[in-house]
Amino acid sequence: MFTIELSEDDRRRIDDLVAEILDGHGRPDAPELLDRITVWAQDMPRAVRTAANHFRLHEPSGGCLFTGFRVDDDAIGDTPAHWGGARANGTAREDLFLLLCASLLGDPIAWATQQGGRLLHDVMPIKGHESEQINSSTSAPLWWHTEDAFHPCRAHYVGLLCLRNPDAVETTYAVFDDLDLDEETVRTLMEPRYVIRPDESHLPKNRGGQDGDAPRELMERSFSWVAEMNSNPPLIPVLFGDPKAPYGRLDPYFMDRRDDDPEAMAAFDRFVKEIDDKLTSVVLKPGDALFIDNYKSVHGRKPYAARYDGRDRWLRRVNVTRDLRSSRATRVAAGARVIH
Ligand SMILES: NC(=[NH2+])NCCC[C@H](N)C(=O)O
Ligand SMILES: O=C(O)CCC(=O)C(=O)O
Ligand SMILES: [Fe+2]
Repeated sequence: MFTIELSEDDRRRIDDLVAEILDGHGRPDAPELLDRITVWAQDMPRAVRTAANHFRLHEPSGGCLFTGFRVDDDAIGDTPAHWGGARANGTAREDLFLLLCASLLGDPIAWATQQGGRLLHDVMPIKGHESEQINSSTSAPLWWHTEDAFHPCRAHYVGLLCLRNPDAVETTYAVFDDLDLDEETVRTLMEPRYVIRPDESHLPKNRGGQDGDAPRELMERSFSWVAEMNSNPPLIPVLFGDPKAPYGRLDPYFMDRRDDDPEAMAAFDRFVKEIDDKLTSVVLKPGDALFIDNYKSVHGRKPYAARYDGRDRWLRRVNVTRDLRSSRATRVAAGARVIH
């Protein structure tokens, strides 16, 4: 893991910067603030910017961990019971830190069909979701995946800022660079012979009764597109880019077994087994911001027991793209962040 350790001085400067921005804007999701977040990020300490730039440009690792930020456990309040409730502003400092780090790597984006179209997501236990395959599950492992693997505009990075992790729950990951795959297997995996369906976090049953402020018609279009990807998914490659250091997209839990293409399935099974063998983990502690490279690695989570007492494990999540323009057809304006 590529690690950026904040020094005492970095920490102080970032705290001052965050306070200055919040003084001017009040909320981390204020539109004028988001319009300028890339500019504000230039006021992060130069050593932090230099390290993030190295990670982004040279891709030395499947993830970048910013460590050393201090979470104010009293100020953030209770871990929410659901992402859909009214939000207190208790995590404003933490949210802004996550957005500033994200903006060193690219542009934050959101999904109309996920967590009410919000830019920042909550990752915490939800009663009734215990054994699901969405991030609010607990008792079942969250099977490793590419984030939003089915989506052509999926993020280049997934940022996870830990607010609480009292039981030291492990986030799992594996990096494609570390896998032993023969050339023939890689060649097969680079061919459009695979089916990935939308994961359940985008389905209407997890809509949570909140659609943000998007017009109804647009929301219907967004959910119908997901439904179309579910009923009529295209054949796609799971590896792409340089065969010697390939990028990938896969979420085996939501992929089809194709009986009509045993060769493709055999290559896929070798790939999955390699990932299983190389899967490792990291325990995020409060203040850690982990940016998973969503092209170079997969991630998931080990099971744990929920408490439902306001002290549960809690992360904030953001999707980051290096190419905002590639999703222009599904965003309402050049500077809009929600993908429909
Ligand atoms: N294999 C899986 N469980 N894939 C789905 C991953 C979790 C999903 N992206 C969520 O936000 O909840
Ligand atoms: O809870 C974790 O550590 C990872 C959750 C996850 O995969 C996600 O929210 O995308
Ligand atoms: Fe994930």
